[in-house]
Amino acid sequence: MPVIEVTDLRKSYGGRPVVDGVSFAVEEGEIFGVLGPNGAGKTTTVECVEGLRVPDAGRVRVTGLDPVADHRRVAEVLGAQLQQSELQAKLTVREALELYAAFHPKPADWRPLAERLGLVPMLNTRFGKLSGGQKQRLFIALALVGDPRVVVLDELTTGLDPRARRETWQLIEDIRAGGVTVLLVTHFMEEAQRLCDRIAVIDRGRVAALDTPAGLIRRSAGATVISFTPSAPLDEADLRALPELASAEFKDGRVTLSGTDETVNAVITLLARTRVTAHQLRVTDTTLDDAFLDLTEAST
Ligand SMILES: Nc1ncnc2c1ncn2[C@@H]1O[C@H](COP(=O)(O)OP(=O)(O)OP(=O)(O)O)[C@@H](O)[C@H]1O
Repeated sequence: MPVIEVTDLRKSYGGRPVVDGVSFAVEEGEIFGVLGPNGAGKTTTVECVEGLRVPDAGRVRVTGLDPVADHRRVAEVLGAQLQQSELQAKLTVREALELYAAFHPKPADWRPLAERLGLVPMLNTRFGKLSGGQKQRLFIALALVGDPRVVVLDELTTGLDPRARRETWQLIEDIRAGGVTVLLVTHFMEEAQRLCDRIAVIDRGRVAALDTPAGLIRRSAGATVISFTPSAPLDEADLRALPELASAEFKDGRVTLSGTDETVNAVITLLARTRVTAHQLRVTDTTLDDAFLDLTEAST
């Protein structure tokens, strides 16, 4: 049974649909990404999963439970990351951990958690005095203090410097290694590509694509591009006959071909066979960024 199931979820604000038939299922032990442009409906979707918003239509289940009707039981299995504004600046790290542990019937021991997250040196520091990275580590600890089966992390690394962001990625991987399923909302392609097993790309309230990061890249047009200036003219017919060729352009003595790895390998074989040297050879891959732009419409 999937840990999270969302089926045909719909939610409108003031008659405007912001979540318009979203469906996905998150399997146990996955890091599942929800990616999309600003205003796509990502937060509204995960807030329905957390039971913080009531869907207009559709079905949401967390470990088989309804987050609205069974809110209390869902809170026992689901850890949600707080938003910055939800924690008082004067609360110390220790007080926050004790307070949140007390909310749960079977909390994890917060001490090893604090140790794992590097919070021990700042247990007596007030929340308002923590750095961005330290705050995020505390939010992760608070999301885990109820010993959940699944955590929802929404824009966790926004505003962090590259080092703190990488440290946070490592923590997310550690969470999963500890057996907790992760639902991750993010704007960062690199983050999604590095961490997520599968990604739902949400655009204008709908799932535009749902696949592995590599699968999303493969779907995108012109996956791999190879370009070079041949030392001697190549037979255009030979080039056009290359396997899996998506496009070919010949301009100012330069050849630009797009296709797959197979196309690239065949070009290399062709060059070797015809004893032609490729000058200024460049091979570029489509990135998740390109796939994202392909999959989501530019807002007008
Ligand atoms: N309580 C609300 N009342 C009215 N409109 C809302 C409310 N909450 C969100 N919206 C609107 O719904 C749309 C979707 O918002 P949502 O926060 O779900 O998107 P998002 O994909 O998480 O965006 P972002 O990446 O910018 O956080 C936005 O246009 C937002 O302004």
